[in-house]
Amino acid sequence: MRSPIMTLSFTKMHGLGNDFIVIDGRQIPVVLPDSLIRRLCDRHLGIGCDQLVLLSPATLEGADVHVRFFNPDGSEAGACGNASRCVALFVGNSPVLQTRAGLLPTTQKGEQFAINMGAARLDWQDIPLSRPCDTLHLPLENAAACSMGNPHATLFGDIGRAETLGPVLERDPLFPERANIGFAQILSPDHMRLRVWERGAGLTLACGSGACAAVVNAVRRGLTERTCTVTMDGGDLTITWQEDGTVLMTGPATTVFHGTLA
Ligand SMILES: N[C@@H](CCC[C@H](N)C(=O)O)C(=O)O
Repeated sequence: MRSPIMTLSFTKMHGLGNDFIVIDGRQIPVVLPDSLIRRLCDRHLGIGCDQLVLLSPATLEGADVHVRFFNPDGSEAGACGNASRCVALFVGNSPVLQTRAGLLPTTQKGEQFAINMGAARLDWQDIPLSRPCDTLHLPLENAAACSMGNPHATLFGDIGRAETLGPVLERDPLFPERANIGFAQILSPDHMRLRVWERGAGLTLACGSGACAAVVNAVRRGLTERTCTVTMDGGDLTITWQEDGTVLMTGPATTVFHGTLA
């Protein structure tokens, strides 16, 4: 007897070129083993993406959809800013997202989506950054770190070192959970250039949570104002570190195509 044919529908989306496979498990539960996540994310053997996003019914009051983010290496991320805007577009009606980083309210303003990414955690990694970095054997003097629900270190200065330093620092013993490593250049008090080596994904065209962390880290070092345009290889995000401690991220989201895996 032939086994039943299993199909899996997905939508390919991107936010400033940070690309995602979105799988909607709100009606029919979807279970994805690590090995399948790695294969779907693979650009040669699967569909290819920077993160796979799995939706399921919300379980908390006040939330509209439960969202999980997986990196191509199979690891799960607590937050993903660019994917959060894509989920807001996919679900519609300015949903509240239930994520590991908390409940994230979304707002649509024309073609732009604003996500309140929650409070930046400033206690994260302040002390270790002042001691020599194990792999580079020198302190990360021009660096600061914070958590946006996922770990981010930002190095201010040369953005050309992302490809070489990113993979080394991602796995430096300074960061027991590994970290996303941002390379930022301050252009003016309200404008910075940023490239991000993402944990579990590598260099991407844009990183939403990385842009939020870079602005928080820059403000703490007196480098920018609290509202700042962040220009990444894939385009611009507007980030505001609000007085209540939460970070507002505004930018576009794009649907590329719908597909079915047999
Ligand atoms: N692309 C993301 C961040 C993805 C998560 C990251 N790789 C991690 O493991 O923390 C964004 O837009 O925020």
